Amino acid sequence: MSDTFQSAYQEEELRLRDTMEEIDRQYLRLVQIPVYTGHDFTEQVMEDTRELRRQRLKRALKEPYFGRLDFEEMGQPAPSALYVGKHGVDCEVELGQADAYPLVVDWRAPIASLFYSFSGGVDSVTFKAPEGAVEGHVHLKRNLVIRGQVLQRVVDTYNRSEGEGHVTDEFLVYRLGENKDNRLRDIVSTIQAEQDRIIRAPKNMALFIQGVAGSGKTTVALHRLAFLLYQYQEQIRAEKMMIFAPNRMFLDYISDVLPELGVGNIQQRTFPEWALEVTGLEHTVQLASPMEQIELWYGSLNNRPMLDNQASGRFKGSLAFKTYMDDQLTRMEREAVPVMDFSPWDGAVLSYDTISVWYHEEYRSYELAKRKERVVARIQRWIEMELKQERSKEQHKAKKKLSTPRMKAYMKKWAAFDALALYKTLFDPKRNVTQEAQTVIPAKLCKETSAYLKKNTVRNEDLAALLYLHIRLHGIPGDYRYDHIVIDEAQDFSPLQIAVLDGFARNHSFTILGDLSQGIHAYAGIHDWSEMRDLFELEATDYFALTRSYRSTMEIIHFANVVLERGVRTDMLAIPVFRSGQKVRIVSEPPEQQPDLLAQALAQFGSSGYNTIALLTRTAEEARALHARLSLHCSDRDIHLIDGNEQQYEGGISVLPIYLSKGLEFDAVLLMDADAAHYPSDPLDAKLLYVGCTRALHELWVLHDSAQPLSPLICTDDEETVVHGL
Ligand SMILES: Nc1ncnc2c1ncn2[C@@H]1O[C@H](COP(=O)(O)OP(=O)(O)OP(=O)(O)O)[C@@H](O)[C@H]1O
Repeated sequence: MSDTFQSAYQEEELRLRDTMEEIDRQYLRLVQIPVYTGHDFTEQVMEDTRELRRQRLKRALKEPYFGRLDFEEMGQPAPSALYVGKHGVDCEVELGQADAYPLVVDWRAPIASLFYSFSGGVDSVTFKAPEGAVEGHVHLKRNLVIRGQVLQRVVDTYNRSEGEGHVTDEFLVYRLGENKDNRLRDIVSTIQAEQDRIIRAPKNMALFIQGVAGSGKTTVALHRLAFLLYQYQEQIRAEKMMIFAPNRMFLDYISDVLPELGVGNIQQRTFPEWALEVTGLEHTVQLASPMEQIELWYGSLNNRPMLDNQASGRFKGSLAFKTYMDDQLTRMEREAVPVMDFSPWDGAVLSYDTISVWYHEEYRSYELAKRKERVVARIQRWIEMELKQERSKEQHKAKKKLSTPRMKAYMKKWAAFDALALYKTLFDPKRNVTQEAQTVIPAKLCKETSAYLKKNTVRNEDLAALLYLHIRLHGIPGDYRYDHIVIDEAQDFSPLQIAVLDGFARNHSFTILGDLSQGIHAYAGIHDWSEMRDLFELEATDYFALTRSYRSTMEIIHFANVVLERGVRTDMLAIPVFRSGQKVRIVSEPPEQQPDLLAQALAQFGSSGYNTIALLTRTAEEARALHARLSLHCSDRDIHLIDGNEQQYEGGISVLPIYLSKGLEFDAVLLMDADAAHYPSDPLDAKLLYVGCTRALHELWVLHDSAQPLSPLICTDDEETVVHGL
């Protein structure tokens, strides 16, 4: 241990002790105040504030801060040391003394942005404070690891006095080298400058993030939510924020990050379950299993449909389909009022023209179904008025009795304004829209969808359109307006989905993130971000590209990049952080030796201390078969099968098809059946293989049957990257 290091360590230990004492003192003072349970509103608000502080201080006690930045503001005589933590803590001062000063600066505070954005190589730096830009010099950037109140590590990544030009990646590489458990974690101590820019971007716009695999998109989006809640605390609420993620298991996987950042109550859903709830269709229709589509596109290579704009998911998610629905809604609106006068009894007539004026002019600002409700209520009122003029009790009674069935019969002539019914007519060959529909909707798709709808079954690809029709007919209930919406794996969303969701997001406030190279559902998703970005005014949107990958070692990233280059021919390749590890191992074995080989691999990974290991197959069927074989052969191990209906991600050893591994990561990955039959040189297969390879943090083994040729997507001859055999 060098003297400099020792003195830095001692200095930080002292500082830590003082900070802990202060936090402890504040915490004890707060817990001694009895909890208010009465009905006085002001007291309740004060109690809520105290409770929030109690919780923050309790969390801060475990790990008060993780970084130190020595900043010398222009005009000040000397630098001051700022300690950056997950929760800001002020040093309390006695009444009448100077203002409270920050003991720990919240990582989201403007000045803390310097801790992340400063990369060295410049003399002066600036950060945006509420009062305006503040300029100064950074003298020191120091990372500190504190666990269980004990200082474990001190790493200076920049020290001006030692003449170091740039901030080093040393601490980042140390953090990335750690093994993972079954949960995504916060990254507050090592947020990178390009990620920080996204986290702190303004709220009122649709922010698009294209990021290579492992570039931290999901993590960054979650940190952005925490930032927005801090920055715009007067304007937004956690329970009015929404995260859309691909499945329940993924939501479980990311579920620790927000609580770690002190944020709770943000809504987290999958789009299908949410859309069914909003449309009220959850008990009316059945949702077809997404496996049907996956099977269609990945089951047998010979039967794969053409991936063009006529593919059913692409078509139903297109703006052309939206325009078609708009035309049908306009027609419906035009024909909504039955062409007839209404007469509740002989002698009383409400003319078609009058009802038309109510519907088409007076109530035109309402959605179609609401207009109808208003018109009906007004007709009822008109009947009441007419009845009031009848003096004879008997006549009054007789007229009233007559009016009920006549009103009923009249209302039957009105359109039903039901999203599902309308949607069915769009695809029904017997309905009057057919002629038009035939020119717009591909015939095969029409027939196929109609067959599903007859069984009251909808597919994921139908939901955006159903939701669109529903809100055009009924509007958006207030409960479903969000202050901000995050969409993860957005490359699998369609332009129509985003167009519909825009109605639910106040001020177009979105964070939309994904990776086109991982677009394994490109049969329903986008092929270019412009398909979504063009929905917004230029000034209401921004675009960021993340190209550095933090998850995997250099060897794994170089290996995965070749898969993309060969199969997708993209220039969006990942740049690794300089973290070298084991070479990617390519193992070819006859099938009968596979169980022994896998047992050996699992034992080896176990002795390397890996917590999470995945065996990735191409299909769910293969995952089930492999799981059965392996469970027999390695009966002493707990091996989880993931095949699509899981609510939770358990960690440990998992067997799963690649498409379900999206978004997850594992210390080591065994990629099964990497032969040419499973992964030919087609963009969809290349994307699938790419997703599989990039799930690995530290080690990747690629296995294939020795009787089969290896996939042409796989790099075999780069000695820096791959090694053959065991
Ligand atoms: N700045 C960082 N510091 C430390 N770790 C980071 C950083 N950025 C990302 N990571 C880590 O990299 C891994 C990948 O992050 P994440 O899952 O958010 O990436 P992603 O872009 O959503 O990945 P993918 O698209 O491949 O699913 C995680 O383990 C995350 O903790």
